Amino acid sequence: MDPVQLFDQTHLSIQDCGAKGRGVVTKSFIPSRTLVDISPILLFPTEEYNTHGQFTQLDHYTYRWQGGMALALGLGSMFNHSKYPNVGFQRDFENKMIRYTTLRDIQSGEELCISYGPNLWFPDMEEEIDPTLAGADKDTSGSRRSSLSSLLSVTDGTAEEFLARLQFSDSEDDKEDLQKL
Ligand SMILES: C[S@@+](CC[C@H](N)C(=O)[O-])C[C@H]1O[C@@H](n2cnc3c(N)ncnc32)[C@H](O)[C@@H]1O
Repeated sequence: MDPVQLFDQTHLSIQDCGAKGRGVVTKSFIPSRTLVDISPILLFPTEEYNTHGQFTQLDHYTYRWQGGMALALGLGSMFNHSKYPNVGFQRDFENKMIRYTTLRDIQSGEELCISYGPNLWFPDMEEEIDPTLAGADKDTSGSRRSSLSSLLSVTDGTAEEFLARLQFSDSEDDKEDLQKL
């Protein structure tokens, strides 16, 4: 494995995000396409996950992975879910890590959220906490909306590919694997 350089994250903090529990919040502006975290993962082989892991707290934190389920060691376990994620993730199976990159500009004080995909295992509290998001998927002008279709209208071809890859993570081929974190 190649050595991986870590970086300064002093602008990020873990905070109480109300009904969502703890979450990751930035103290300063972060431009779109910034790498914000590289989380190494701990792999639980499928059998161990099936017999033990899925019955524990770990089940709230694991990502699907080749050969089992992975626990992200680092901020990767602290990102809450949003239907309008401002952070995308890519799994690096070879190096056993997940990279998290901003999908749009993020303002100081905003929470950094990823999308867990369509099948949540908890009631989504996002719109209760921030009612301005209610109906945002119908509002194409909303500045907080970061769904791919709105981003595509303002980005060039290269950026489109980049954002498409990061929207839910990984590649189109992997969509089956994205039902849960
Ligand atoms: C990977 S953890 C995220 C960190 C977690 N908030 C904590 O305090 O440990 C996933 C859990 O966070 C909570 N969560 C994440 N996004 C949420 C959302 N949009 N609405 C409600 N709960 C959420 C759920 O309990 C979920 O099982």
